[in-house]
Amino acid sequence: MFSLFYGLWKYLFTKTEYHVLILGIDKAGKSTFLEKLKSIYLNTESLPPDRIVPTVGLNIGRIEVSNTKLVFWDLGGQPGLRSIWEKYYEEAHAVVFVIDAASPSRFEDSKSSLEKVLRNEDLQGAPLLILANNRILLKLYQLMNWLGTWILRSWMRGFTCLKLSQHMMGWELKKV
Ligand SMILES: Nc1nc2c(ncn2[C@@H]2O[C@H](COP(=O)(O)OP(=O)(O)OP(=O)(O)O)[C@@H](O)[C@H]2O)c(=O)[nH]1
Ligand SMILES: [Mg+2]
Repeated sequence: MFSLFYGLWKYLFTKTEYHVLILGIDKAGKSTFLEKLKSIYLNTESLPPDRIVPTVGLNIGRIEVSNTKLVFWDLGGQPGLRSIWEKYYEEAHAVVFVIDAASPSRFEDSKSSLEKVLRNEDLQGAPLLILANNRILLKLYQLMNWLGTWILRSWMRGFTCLKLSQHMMGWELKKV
């Protein structure tokens, strides 16, 4: 009887957990994407883009959607770190592959590294999302930030443009 109730309890209340790998070459925007996801689903402040540093180890993000737990693994994309990716394939249920849509010169590198990912046996059948991140907005943000700082500095004697940058960042990151 106990095991019957225990089984029913587990069926009703245990949440299924899925592991999602976030892959892509360096500076594609993987960690920025994870930060944004966390801020949307956990209602937390995301790190400002200039505080997001290249990933060397692993960033983990956990979110819950309906009855499902999603664990995101964000790995470093620098050439010397890409060999670590495959250690996570066996336990991964899905892959998000991030591409920096504003850097055509790096498309070839992205393509060959995606092809390598797709060739791996351990990922056969896993759903894949290719996410085109638009870092061109970062350049606009930096320009506006610089312009804002310059105008405020000259007109308001050193008043920082914190408010302006926060506003720009919010606007821009919504487009990630
Ligand atoms: N504003 C803005 N900045 C971005 C965006 N995507 C990436 N960046 C910036 O680009 C830099 C690189 O982005 P990351 O998210 O660290 O890239 P990554 O793919 O995690 O890079 P690695 O960890 O080296 O593999 C960061 O410092 C961010 O400031 C974006 O959509 N908007
Ligand atoms: Mg990163």
